Amino acid sequence: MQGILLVNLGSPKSPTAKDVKPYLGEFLMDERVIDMPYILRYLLVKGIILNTRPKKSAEAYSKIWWEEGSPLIVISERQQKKVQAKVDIPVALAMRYGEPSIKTGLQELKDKGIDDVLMIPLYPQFAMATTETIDVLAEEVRKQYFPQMKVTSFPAFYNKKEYVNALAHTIQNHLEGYDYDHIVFSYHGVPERHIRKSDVTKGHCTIDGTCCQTASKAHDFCYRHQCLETTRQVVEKLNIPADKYTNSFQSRLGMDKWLQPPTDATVNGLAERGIKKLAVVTPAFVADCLETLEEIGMEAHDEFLKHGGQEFRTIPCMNDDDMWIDAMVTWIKEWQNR
Ligand SMILES: C=CC1=C(C)c2cc3[nH]c(cc4nc(cc5[nH]c(cc1n2)c(C)c5CCC(=O)O)C(CCC(=O)O)=C4C)c(C)c3C=C
Ligand SMILES: [Fe+2]
Ligand SMILES: [Fe+2]
Repeated sequence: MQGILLVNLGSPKSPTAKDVKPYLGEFLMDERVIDMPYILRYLLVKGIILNTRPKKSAEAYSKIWWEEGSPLIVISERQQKKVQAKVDIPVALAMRYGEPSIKTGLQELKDKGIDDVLMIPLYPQFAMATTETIDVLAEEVRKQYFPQMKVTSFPAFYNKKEYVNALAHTIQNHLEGYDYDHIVFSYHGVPERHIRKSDVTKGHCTIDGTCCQTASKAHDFCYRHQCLETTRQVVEKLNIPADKYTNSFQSRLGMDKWLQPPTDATVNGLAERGIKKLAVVTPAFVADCLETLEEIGMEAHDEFLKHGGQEFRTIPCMNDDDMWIDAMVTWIKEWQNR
């Protein structure tokens, strides 16, 4: 019998340092997030980051927390319920870090008699820290606890027409009546090293500006290519001219070189260049979360105004918009009828 598992990143249980600490510990000890040898990662995460970051992160989380809980979790639950209402097989929800875990989600499906699962990692663009880490953990959990189950992972959907159409529709909706000067496509960043590690050709991804526009097998697993391609398809659909948009990468952590250009410098630079009305969209997230509501909606917003900008509009994620729900429903029905 068939069933669906939607998987997103996860959130702490509450916006307190006490609950943020174990969540960040699990997240940052993932070798596909901080890709250092175990001992070094342990010393960095447990010895340094977890001593200072939980308090700072908890303060940020408390600014965006909803009465019902973490926006990321609450929105993911809404997505799950809406998808469930439109398909005739069970749909469960899981998180890569924290609760409900992938094991809990698969158990919920098993209890309903499911042995054939389509797992949809809720990340449009492939990265070690997105689709890959979910695939690897789900396979470990399946092997250990549910060896009779078949779990098929839905690949990154950065260029699938249903995602691009739903994203373009959300952008258009939220730009209505806003005579913006410029729009920034801000993707979550990753260290450049992650792109090289995922390069199956072992050489294509030089990250020198043009590799991502030159056709290559590497692009099936190149986060940078997939981000740029999502933007290319959306701006083509919405007829946004080349001088009216910029790609950037947010949320840098640590000393490594991350994908360029950074969102904060990009937004501030646009204000300094005389852009007055800015819009920012965050296509790497399908649900609003700390990174969209606080880092963009509050921090980047304030900085834009401080640097001379006049109006800043954060375009919400697709969240539980019907077109996005229908995109997932289409993929599920295609899989059911394969
Ligand atoms: C080395 C660190 C990190 C990598 C690599 C990374 C990749 C990555 N993350 C997301 C999506 C989300 N990240 C979120 C929060 C968050 N991310 C990091 C670090 C890395 N992410 C940290 C430390 C945090 C926690 C908050 C903080 O302390 O700043 C979130 C928000 C979760 C929420 O509860 O709202 C999301 C979503 C992607 C897509 C990605 C790679 C492409
Ligand atoms: Fe992150
Ligand atoms: Fe590339």
